[in-house]
Amino acid sequence: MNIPFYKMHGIGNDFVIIDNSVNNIELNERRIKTLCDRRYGIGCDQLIILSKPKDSNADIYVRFFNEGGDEAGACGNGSRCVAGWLHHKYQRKEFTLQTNAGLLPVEVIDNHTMKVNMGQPRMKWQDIPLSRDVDTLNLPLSGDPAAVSMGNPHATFFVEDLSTVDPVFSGKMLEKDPLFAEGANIGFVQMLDRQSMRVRVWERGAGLTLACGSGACASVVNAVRRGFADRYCEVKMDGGNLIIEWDEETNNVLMTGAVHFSFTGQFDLDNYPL
Ligand SMILES: N[C@H](CCC[C@H](N)C(=O)O)C(=O)O
Repeated sequence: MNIPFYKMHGIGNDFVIIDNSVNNIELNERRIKTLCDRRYGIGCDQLIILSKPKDSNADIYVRFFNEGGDEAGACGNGSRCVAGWLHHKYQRKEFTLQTNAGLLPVEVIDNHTMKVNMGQPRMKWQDIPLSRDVDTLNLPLSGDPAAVSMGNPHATFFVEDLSTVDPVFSGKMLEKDPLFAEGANIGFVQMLDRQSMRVRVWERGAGLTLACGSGACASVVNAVRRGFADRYCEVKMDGGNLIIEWDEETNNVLMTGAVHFSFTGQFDLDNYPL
């Protein structure tokens, strides 16, 4: 059975989008991993599954699956891409996404620029102690680490010079640190000034990506908590830049950035066994 899909990216963080409200395909870890595989499948950082919302206040229900097969609670760049998909389909400028991290309002700024309200940061991990002495991490830290959830767990490490950090070696080690009950996305941040930073993220279940939207949000929230940044920040990632605003009045974190359609296609479901 041929299934249509959309290939999109948000500043290089790429996604395969399937409208399951039409196809209703069954998914398991094996099929997700194969669809996301860049050799045996279509290839992407995360698979996005759209379906009819359960919440009457939402336009669509969106689920995110890492290329490793596990489900992610939130996906900022993916949410922005879904906004672009909805705009392309319905020509409206405002939508509400139902996600496992809650209802996310999205706004179309222009054909390639989307703004998503990622909601309020969850800071249950007040100044996380980490299960090991940070000195053993061999990182050129410029400030205490911090952790926050944007609907998915993020730990942020502030460093003097990002070019001296190996995000693959350090990220792989930290992602599954026993301190993080469900693993964590690991962000490495070099402050450029109070309103701009360089960020690279080793993503839980996906590895080093060109950009991570929720990671950009987490980096700004943690930088503000550490007194390094203002609430409005430009986040420079390998794949492009995002504007993050942590609104003082609503406590919501807003993310604005580019999205692009790469291509559409179809795949034969029989080639992707469960
Ligand atoms: N790329 C996504 C993050 C996916 C998070 C996922 N790696 C997890 O939390 O398991 C973003 O733009 O926010």
